[in-house]
Amino acid sequence: MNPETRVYVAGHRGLVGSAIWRRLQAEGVTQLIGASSKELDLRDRDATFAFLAEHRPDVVIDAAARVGGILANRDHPTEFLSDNLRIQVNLMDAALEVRTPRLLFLGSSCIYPKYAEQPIRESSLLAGELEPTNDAYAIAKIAGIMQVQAVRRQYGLRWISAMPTNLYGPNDNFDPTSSHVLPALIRRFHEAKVNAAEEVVLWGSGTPRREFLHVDDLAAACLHLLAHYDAPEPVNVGVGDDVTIRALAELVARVVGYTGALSNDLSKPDGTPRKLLDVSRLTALGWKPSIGLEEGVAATYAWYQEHVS
Ligand SMILES: NC(=O)C1=CN([C@@H]2O[C@H](COP(=O)(O)OP(=O)(O)OC[C@H]3O[C@@H](n4cnc5c(N)ncnc54)[C@H](OP(=O)(O)O)[C@@H]3O)[C@@H](O)[C@H]2O)C=CC1
Ligand SMILES: C[C@H]1O[C@H](OP(=O)(O)OP(=O)(O)OC[C@H]2O[C@@H](n3cnc4c(=O)[nH]c(N)nc43)[C@H](O)[C@@H]2O)[C@@H](O)[C@@H](O)C1=O
Repeated sequence: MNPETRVYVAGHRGLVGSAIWRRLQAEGVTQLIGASSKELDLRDRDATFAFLAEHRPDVVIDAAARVGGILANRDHPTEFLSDNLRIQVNLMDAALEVRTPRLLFLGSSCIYPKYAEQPIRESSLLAGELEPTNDAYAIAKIAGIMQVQAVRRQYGLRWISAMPTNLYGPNDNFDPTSSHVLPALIRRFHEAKVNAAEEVVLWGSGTPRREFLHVDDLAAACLHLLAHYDAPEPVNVGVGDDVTIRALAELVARVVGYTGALSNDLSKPDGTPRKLLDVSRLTALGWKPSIGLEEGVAATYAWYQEHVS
């Protein structure tokens, strides 16, 4: 990207937005634009229009959203639907108003049907029923993909969408109830080690399979797409490989140094049985991830120890 390109990273303090911000800085982009949700609540339509009119970015990256793990999604569908629709509609309407030439919308692998054929191709979108624990969030994200496609068709702007798999890394949410599985397990195993607990409890059966991508790899993929991709279809972003939640837990325990027992809380939901993305579209564009799961978990645990625990 040209160093003078004006890039607005919406959600630049979050897991994804902060990684994209670091990557843009590392690539020498100097005209970075960001605002916290306190400074600019993207649910506020007038404020969002005023912000875009003032800053007139060349590129908008939408990493702002209400985000959470399986329980947060299951228990707060109203907010996951309403907040995410408002955030993305206001942001994209305001970007359209100032004719932002390039925009990247971030969705999620949960947009695909619960029982989609594995690995999941982009063409599986809307081919079956959604997973009920995150259907409200998924519908908001599907609407975002459609808005990108509508703007491309009607106004000819070069907007695109990316669908990342489950992510982890620095600046993740490590809250025990609202977080995703990987940060939740880092925290739970760390606390169990410190307190010499005999057992750590996993939510659900441990049999669901998930794919995990380090957020620094995601950031690199996003900038690669902005440089090399210009079509209406979303692009999956993943590693092309998955693990069971039980195997993930064993890996995290090993990295953290916890040697006690593991048990399962079957009252908690499993969610989608498997969610492995087909990444051939991204691979064909010349990008692949570089951070292995064990290496990424070790780096994230080091970050957790320094910044959170
Ligand atoms: N985490 C994951 O595993 C995955 C994430 N994604 C997608 O990546 C994107 C970013 O997610 P992630 O970084 O994990 O989430 P985070 O919760 O870490 O960050 C979300 C960001 O959005 C901002 N935000 C939330 N609400 C508002 C609002 N009303 N107005 C302005 N800003 C707001 C927050 O700002 P502030 O900090 O200032 O409050 C925060 O910086 C989302 O679209 C998500 O769907 C996709 C797949 C997997
Ligand atoms: C990114 C993605 O994230 C969510 O979907 P999910 O993939 O189901 O995410 P999750 O990380 O919360 O759980 C993965 C699996 O792990 C199990 N699990 C075990 N123990 C813990 C645990 O302690 N915490 C959590 N959260 N899960 C646990 C859990 O029971 C499940 O089987 C949606 O928000 C969706 O909208 C979305 O986009």
